[in-house]
Amino acid sequence: MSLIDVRGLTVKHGGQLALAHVDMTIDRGEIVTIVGPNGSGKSTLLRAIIGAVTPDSGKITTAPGLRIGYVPQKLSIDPALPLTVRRFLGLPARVSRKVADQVLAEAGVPGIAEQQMSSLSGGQFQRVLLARALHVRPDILLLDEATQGLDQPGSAAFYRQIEELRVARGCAVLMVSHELHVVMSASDRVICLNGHVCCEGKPAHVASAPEYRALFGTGTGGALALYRHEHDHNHDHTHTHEAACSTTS
Ligand SMILES: Nc1ncnc2c1ncn2[C@@H]1O[C@H](COP(=O)(O)OP(=O)(O)OP(=O)(O)O)[C@@H](O)[C@H]1O
Repeated sequence: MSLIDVRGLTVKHGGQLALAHVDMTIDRGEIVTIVGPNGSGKSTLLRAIIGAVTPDSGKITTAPGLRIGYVPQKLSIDPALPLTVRRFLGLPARVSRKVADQVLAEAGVPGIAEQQMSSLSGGQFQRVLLARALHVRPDILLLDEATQGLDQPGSAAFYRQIEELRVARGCAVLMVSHELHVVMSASDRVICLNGHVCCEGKPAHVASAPEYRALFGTGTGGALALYRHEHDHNHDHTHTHEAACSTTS
């Protein structure tokens, strides 16, 4: 049985369609990456999976007793609020000193438990969020652009940590990433989303798909194409993102 099985997921925000008829699965131990332009519904999909967004239609089935560790895109903490890393890890449910120290070490930031959250670098902060996701002993980690704001070496180091954790813990990983080198090197599968699933499969398969090439282009200019998401295929449903797909075709 898949860890997560999403069938026909449709989500509207205030009447606006964010996701239309999305199907996807994730199996034990897999690393699956979701790519897509801004506003294409990536966060909405992750939030629907954790139950923070209610589907308008469709179904999300999870394996019995599935434990999800969620690392959000961003989290704002008032810098004036005195809050140590250890206390933050204990919100909302208390965590033992031993477990807190262990998950911080696993997330690559040992020994920072007594530091103030406001004193952390961007990379340390994201690793504390990762540590917080780890203490539920997740079967799957959901990472929503977890390296946003980190420099290239910082984000490469973060993803190496994820890879190590996947091996050490045997957990699956579902992540949203704009970093193409990560997507193509570290993923078992890639899902290209633009309100609907444009294409999906193993990185090599997706890389040769017309939808992917339209999205990423070829060579180093490809990353820019992410924001000019073109398509040479048709869809049989109307969707607000459709215009963005076809205007530059
Ligand atoms: N709480 C909300 N209320 C109203 N509209 C929302 C809400 N959350 C998301 N949306 C809208 O739904 C669409 C999809 O947003 P979502 O954040 O899922 O996209 P995304 O692919 O994660 O974008 P980004 O890459 O910019 O993070 C966007 O048009 C967004 O404005």
